[in-house]
Amino acid sequence: MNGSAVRARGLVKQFKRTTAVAGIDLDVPTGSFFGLVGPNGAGKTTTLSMLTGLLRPSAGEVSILGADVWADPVRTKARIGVLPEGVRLFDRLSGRELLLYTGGLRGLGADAVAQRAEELLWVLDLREAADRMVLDYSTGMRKKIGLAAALLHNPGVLFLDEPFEGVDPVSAGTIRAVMERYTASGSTVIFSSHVMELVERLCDRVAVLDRGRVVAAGEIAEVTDGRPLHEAFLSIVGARARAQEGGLEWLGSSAG
Ligand SMILES: Nc1ncnc2c1ncn2[C@@H]1O[C@H](COP(=O)(O)OP(=O)(O)OP(=O)(O)O)[C@@H](O)[C@H]1O
Repeated sequence: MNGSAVRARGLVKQFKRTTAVAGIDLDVPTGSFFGLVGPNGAGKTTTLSMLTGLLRPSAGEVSILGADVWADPVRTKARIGVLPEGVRLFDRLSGRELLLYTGGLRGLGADAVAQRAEELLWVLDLREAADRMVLDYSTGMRKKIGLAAALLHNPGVLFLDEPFEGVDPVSAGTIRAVMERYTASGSTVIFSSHVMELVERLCDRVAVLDRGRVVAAGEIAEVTDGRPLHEAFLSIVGARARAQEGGLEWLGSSAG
């Protein structure tokens, strides 16, 4: 399938005095692995929340697989999977119960849900923890069970906000492998991350956000222009090395 999996035009989000997103256009081709990067406060979470129908834009339009997110929320939400930042889950359920419950909410038949849940628990290395309450899960385990819940209905587009934050290298490898397998079948992934090395390794396209705007976007090679992504990122957003600009003379002066 050709065309845009996600298309945004003129997206703006104003929170009282803060302009979190200041007019963003995005085109995410179907089947791409798309990274959203930017410094803290650049507007990544706000953008992802507006793209996925969780937060109403102050202005602008978003369509996913051809359907307008805000005009047709039920249709679009059925076609996307979302792993939000800080994953709020029904954490008094066990991991397995959470997946079965999520599958029911998604309208899947009990047999299909049970089979998919077991496969996801296995692939994400959560089988041993499957009967423990999600409340007792570590950060990495919460990300993984959140990812399983987001994939259960086999969405066309998967949105992940900081999937690798607080995740150890083994779990990060597992999450990465599942994402790669998912895109290999022609589905689309959009994720935000501060881990440039992973964005560079996984993504074919990237958008760099700064202060609520897209300051660079395109194929990784275009944006990096032969440099490692972290170098390109620093030169695009400007290394704001305040720590080297004086001040903090007192820091470390108590030694000896
Ligand atoms: N609910 C809110 N009310 C007021 N301001 C908000 C709200 N949510 C976000 N902001 C502000 O909008 C701006 C963008 O925040 P956002 O969380 O989208 O950035 P981010 O790129 O995801 O940052 P980080 O990398 O630190 O997670 C910040 O200035 C933030 O303080």
